[in-house]
Amino acid sequence: MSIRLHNIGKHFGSGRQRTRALEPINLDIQEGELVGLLGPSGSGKTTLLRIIAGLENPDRDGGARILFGDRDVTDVHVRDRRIGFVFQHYALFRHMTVFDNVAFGLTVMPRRNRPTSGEIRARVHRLLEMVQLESLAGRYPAQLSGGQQQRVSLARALALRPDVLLLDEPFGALDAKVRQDLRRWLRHLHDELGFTSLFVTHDQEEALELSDRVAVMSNGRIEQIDTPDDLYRAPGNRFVFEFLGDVNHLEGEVRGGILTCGDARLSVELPDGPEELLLRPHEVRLVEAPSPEARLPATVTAISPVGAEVRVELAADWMAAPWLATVRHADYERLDLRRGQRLYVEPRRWHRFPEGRETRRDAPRASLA
Ligand SMILES: Nc1ncnc2c1ncn2[C@@H]1O[C@H](COP(=O)(O)OP(=O)(O)OP(=O)(O)O)[C@@H](O)[C@H]1O
Repeated sequence: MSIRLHNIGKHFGSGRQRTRALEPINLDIQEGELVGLLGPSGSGKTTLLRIIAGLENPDRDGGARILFGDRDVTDVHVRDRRIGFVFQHYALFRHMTVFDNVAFGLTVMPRRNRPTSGEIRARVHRLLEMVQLESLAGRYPAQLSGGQQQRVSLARALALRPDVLLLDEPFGALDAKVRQDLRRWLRHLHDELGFTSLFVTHDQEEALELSDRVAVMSNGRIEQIDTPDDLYRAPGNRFVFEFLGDVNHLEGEVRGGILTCGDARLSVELPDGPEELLLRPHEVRLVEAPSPEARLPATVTAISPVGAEVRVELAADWMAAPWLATVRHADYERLDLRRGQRLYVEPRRWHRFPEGRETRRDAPRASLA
């Protein structure tokens, strides 16, 4: 079931208390797509999700329309939108077993639509099998871990075979490892059952790992919607670039193809004038000696060798804030990195956003000499 949003704006309050939560938003989600709504706190993610669910009304003056496939659901009650909902805080019925929680929505259906009790039992068992909780069907929510409870919520939301599944920070309250597992679950279930999903998160990694497309929101606007790959490689503006990961800043003055900032110098093919370059931690190399193109001295202030790469924090007078470099373990050993060590940073690539437009360059070619 595709979702089409047309001019969905939202104000809360009235008079002087009136605040805008969403600028009019247009968004098309394809059938079977899994889309992440990503943005900082207060950017409007939850409001947008609640409007799609029918738990909140959009502003009426902008011709707001919500379509599920060909069905206009703008004025359809939440109960009749055929939506599955999963919230951060597992809203399970505490006095019901896992089985009864998952079966609940089916058992309260109007008699004419309700499956037989045999069909309900079969469907619930199949769902519990899918979320691997069959052996816990007789337990009560209090006897489950947070991750297990959230899997029950997922199974319960899917029991009514919704056309659309909406998830609001579904894994927000869980620890890192359980979140990882549940992400795989959700992706797997989504692909197997083929529903259309929209989920809210403020976690960049989660959005990029799980989504077919990510909509990055700020101040009630969608700044950019793209595949994770395109978002990361070709951010549409500075906000998106900075929100999607760690960023190092190099601010200085360009004269005759050389950017100078304190005692740091970098050869650049840019016109004279003030300039700010942005670099991801993996876009810099650490070297023992300066090159003709780059002389950016720095001191190692912290090293974290945990994970696939080593994270190295760097300080220098020319930096407005400490830099972060990620280096391979092999380079970490070769350079024999230690705290207090002095070395040089060599940009391999950088980004700039003049007037909010993104441009990207590979490492400079021209010589400083
Ligand atoms: N019921 C409400 N009444 C008044 N203002 C509201 C209401 N709900 C949300 N807002 C405001 O609307 C804006 C968007 O809020 P929303 O909860 O959608 O953001 P969010 O991106 O989901 O944030 P978070 O990640 O913190 O949940 C915020 O400025 C918020 O204060």
